[in-house]
Amino acid sequence: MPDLIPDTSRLIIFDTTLRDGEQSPGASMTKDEKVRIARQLERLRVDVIEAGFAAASPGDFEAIRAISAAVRDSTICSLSRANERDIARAAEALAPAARKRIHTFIATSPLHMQMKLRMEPEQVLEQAKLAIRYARQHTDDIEFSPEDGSRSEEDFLCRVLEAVIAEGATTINFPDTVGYAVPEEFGARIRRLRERVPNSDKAVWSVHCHNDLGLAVANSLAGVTIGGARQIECTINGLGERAGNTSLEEVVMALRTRADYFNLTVGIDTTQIVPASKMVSQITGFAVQPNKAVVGANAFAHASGIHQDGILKARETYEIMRAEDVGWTANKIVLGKLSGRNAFKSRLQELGIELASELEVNAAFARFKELADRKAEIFDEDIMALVSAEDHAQGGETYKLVSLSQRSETGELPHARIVFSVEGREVSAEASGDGPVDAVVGAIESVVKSGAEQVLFSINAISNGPQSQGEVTIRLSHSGRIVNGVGADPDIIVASAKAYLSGLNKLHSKVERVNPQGV
Ligand SMILES: CC(=O)SCCNC(=O)CCNC(=O)[C@H](O)C(C)(C)COP(=O)(O)OP(=O)(O)OC[C@H]1O[C@@H](n2cnc3c(N)ncnc32)[C@H](O)[C@@H]1OP(=O)(O)O
Ligand SMILES: CC(C)C(=O)C(=O)O
Ligand SMILES: [Mg+2]
Repeated sequence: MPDLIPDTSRLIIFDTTLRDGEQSPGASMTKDEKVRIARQLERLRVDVIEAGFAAASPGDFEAIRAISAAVRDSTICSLSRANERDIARAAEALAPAARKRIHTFIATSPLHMQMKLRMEPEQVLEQAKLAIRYARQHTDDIEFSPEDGSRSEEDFLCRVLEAVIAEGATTINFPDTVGYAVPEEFGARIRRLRERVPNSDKAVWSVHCHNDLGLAVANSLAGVTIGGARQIECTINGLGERAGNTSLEEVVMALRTRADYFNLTVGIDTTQIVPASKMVSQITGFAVQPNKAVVGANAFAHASGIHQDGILKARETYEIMRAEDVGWTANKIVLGKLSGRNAFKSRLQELGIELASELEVNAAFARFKELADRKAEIFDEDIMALVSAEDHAQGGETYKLVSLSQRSETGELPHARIVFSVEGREVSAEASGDGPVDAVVGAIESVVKSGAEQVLFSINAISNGPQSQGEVTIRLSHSGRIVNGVGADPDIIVASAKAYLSGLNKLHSKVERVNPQGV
């Protein structure tokens, strides 16, 4: 869509949290969760949302369709292999979108062509051309990626890229699929390709970098400054396959903070960055490390005396960005057990949480009051956790916690007794275990016998201080499916029980998609 950027200093921000981000093992999301994130990406004003890979599963297809219907301001995109079936599926899923893009790709490196595709280069070239022809039957907005571009031979790349632009590709996305590139080399390669491909100015050039060597953001910026790319593909919190993708918050804030150097603009509303980061972290169960640039809890914290002194005298001494510009807010209204519905609704609005009906608001408000009885102050993260729990409840819970008692004493084996409902019927079970969580899981499994393997257990304080709720993420793996169960409670053993039951509910849920890697 070259006409989207008549101004060559305007960069297109293409978010792929819902596609490449979801390729992180354990980050699979339900349709409703994806729609919530897509709405937040729209508020963030990303130009393009890659909503998924329509041909991957019925769940992915439905999520792309729902996002296409729900989002109006961003272009919605689906990935597809370079074949007619995938492209037709992408087009069908994107049908309700106000603006749609089909992104098709095929690998061009000798290694991938020979070992993975088992195709000759000439066949790959033909397949790429055919794919653009198929896609043109559905839309004029077509993106093409030569997968493993950074390990592909340049002469061959030139031939493929010239051919796909001639067929009608409007964006050429250059991927560093395995995070192998280094900045100067990567930027220079894009520059040479743009110079050598005769019709290169008919397409917008884009970069898609992976973080295997921690260079994704640096490579993306070099692709822009040295290479002349005008689209950056990125994800919230840098989520993505293996070590992740270029992180949206880092690349956008680098461009903004060093506008004097880059001299480029983006359309992003940066005040929506922290809410987006928290939402993605909360939904996927992937905690943000405290020292993560821009969105980490310590990104604007100052612990040492000299720094504190400097900050008090002039903030700029130790801060290059303002916390409020990226969405860190100091709440003026403290929510607690005496707060009313209006204050609660207004905070939901500030957090970008849209509940579909008054009934859902009431259910969330009831949970809020229940929590406020046990916890003096309710933080934004608490509200996000309880809305998320509400979302899962709407999806229909097979297993639901009723009550839990647990005993641990030095030198004694911890013991748990749990009552939970299975499709509305209450059952009780007890077990001992190596620790209290092990005892709880043992008790649940003595009834459910799911056979699921627990591949990750993580616990985070939702907010600061001993008052904080604990948020537990338990990742379960069963028959090639990986799901994250999440539970929050001021009592971390109860949070663990909720997380385990939520994982089991997800394994039972038909909307949960098969993990793409099948790991
Ligand atoms: C770098 C990236 O991020 S690429 C995107 C990765 N994302 C995904 O893989 C999404 C999730 N994937 C899936 O759900 C499945 O892999 C599907 C539905 C896409 C395909 O499933 P299957 O048909 O069972 O194929 P499977 O995954 O086993 O193998 C992939 C096939 O696609 C072929 N293929 C791989 N890439 C491409 C491409 N870009 N264009 C055409 N064919 C391709 C492979 O050569 C292989 O073909 P073969 O079956 O003839 O050997
Ligand atoms: C599909 C492509 C763009 C991709 O994700 C990659 O090569 O990393
Ligand atoms: Mg990728």
